[in-house]
Amino acid sequence: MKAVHFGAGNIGRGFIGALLSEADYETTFVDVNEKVINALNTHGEYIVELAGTDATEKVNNVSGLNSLNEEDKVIEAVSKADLITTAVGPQILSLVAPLIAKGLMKRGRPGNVIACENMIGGSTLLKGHVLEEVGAEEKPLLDEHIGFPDAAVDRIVPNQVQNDPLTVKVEPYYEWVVEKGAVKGGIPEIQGITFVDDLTPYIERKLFTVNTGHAVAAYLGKYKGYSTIKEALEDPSIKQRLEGVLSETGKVLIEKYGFDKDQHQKYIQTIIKRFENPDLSDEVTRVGRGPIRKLGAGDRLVKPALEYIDLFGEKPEQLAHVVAAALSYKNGDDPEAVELQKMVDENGHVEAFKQITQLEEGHPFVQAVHQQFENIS
Ligand SMILES: NC(=O)c1ccc[n+]([C@@H]2O[C@H](COP(=O)([O-])OP(=O)(O)OC[C@H]3O[C@@H](n4cnc5c(N)ncnc54)[C@H](O)[C@@H]3O)[C@@H](O)[C@H]2O)c1
Ligand SMILES: O=P(O)(O)OC[C@@H](O)[C@@H](O)[C@H](O)[C@H](O)CO
Repeated sequence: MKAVHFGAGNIGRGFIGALLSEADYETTFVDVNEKVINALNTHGEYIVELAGTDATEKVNNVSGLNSLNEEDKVIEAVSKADLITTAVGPQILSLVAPLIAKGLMKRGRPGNVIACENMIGGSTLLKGHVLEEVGAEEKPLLDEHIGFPDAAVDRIVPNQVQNDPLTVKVEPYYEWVVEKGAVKGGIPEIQGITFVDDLTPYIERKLFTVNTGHAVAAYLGKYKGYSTIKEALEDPSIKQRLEGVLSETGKVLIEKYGFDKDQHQKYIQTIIKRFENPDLSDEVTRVGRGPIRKLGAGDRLVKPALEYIDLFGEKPEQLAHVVAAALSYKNGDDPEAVELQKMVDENGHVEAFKQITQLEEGHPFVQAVHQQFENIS
């Protein structure tokens, strides 16, 4: 079996590549990082270290291609692949879509494309970009034969500090859930993927607990001068805020999906323990990266806040506090953080928030966020 995976970064090598290798796939990684691509082609294998244990996994049968200057080879690889996956970041999906579209149009059999990005509807978004690249006559063919099942992917893989460009240290925990009904052809036999009829509860539970919680630690942690998620959570006021926020998102999730209250509380506690893992060092700047994306109306902070207001008719003050911290996030190395602070400098925090979310001045959540700037703590 052959797979093409776009994005040989932390989660690509540390999770998707590892599971594909265990399932005996021969995987071609497509990236723009020459150092990683060369190392993949030189060694054909790499090591995944499970943090806090002595266990390592060897990932073999891997190679690399550059999406910028080896386009024909990428298209050829896509045309022959049994499975295509991505973990490049939501904003990069439109850039890889033309190559995926050209490859898919060359193949004469069903196949599946799974975007493993932290967002609701990642594969559906990618499908939209791919369809923009093909002619009107080809669209129905592609629609009929190529599946774009949405997915939820969970494993914390921090930025790597090893000298070796391929070895990757990950937490032992993982979850990969894929929408079954959208798969075309046979269900891929990959141990570690759970296929479900309705992905929505899984992706929302993951995004609004793991990623919302992570954002609390990252934005309040950075605001208070901490470097890592673990350090941030050693501050009792941040830990308390994290619990407050996850109680608000938990209330929404339980109401929407009928999750058992005690089970959900256990899920929250497991996640907090994962954030506090002493064997992983995860920078607040990695977790807080892309603040404009994270402040978007459909993402981890604002979507559950809006749903909280709709469901309970009250303002989620804890989420509003974290949004205020996110709007104050500064990092000169992160282009979105630089752009955010430019918006804030020009028009103020609340205007920047309205611009990003398209919420009106009088919206209760805009008012709730406004009230939080006085005392971010
Ligand atoms: N790291 C995690 O803990 C984690 C967990 C779950 C999901 N995710 C999601 O996975 C995605 C990737 O995250 P990451 O942490 O691995 O980031 P990363 O920066 O480590 O990896 C992204 C990779 O994409 C490559 N890339 C950029 N532009 C490209 C292009 N045009 N063509 C091909 N490759 C390109 C980069 O060079 C990099 O190697 C994100 O959507 C993230 O939300 C990450
Ligand atoms: O990848 P992002 O930028 O959407 O979010 C940062 C982290 O919260 C994220 O990468 C988590 O580590 C991951 O989602 C855990 O499964």
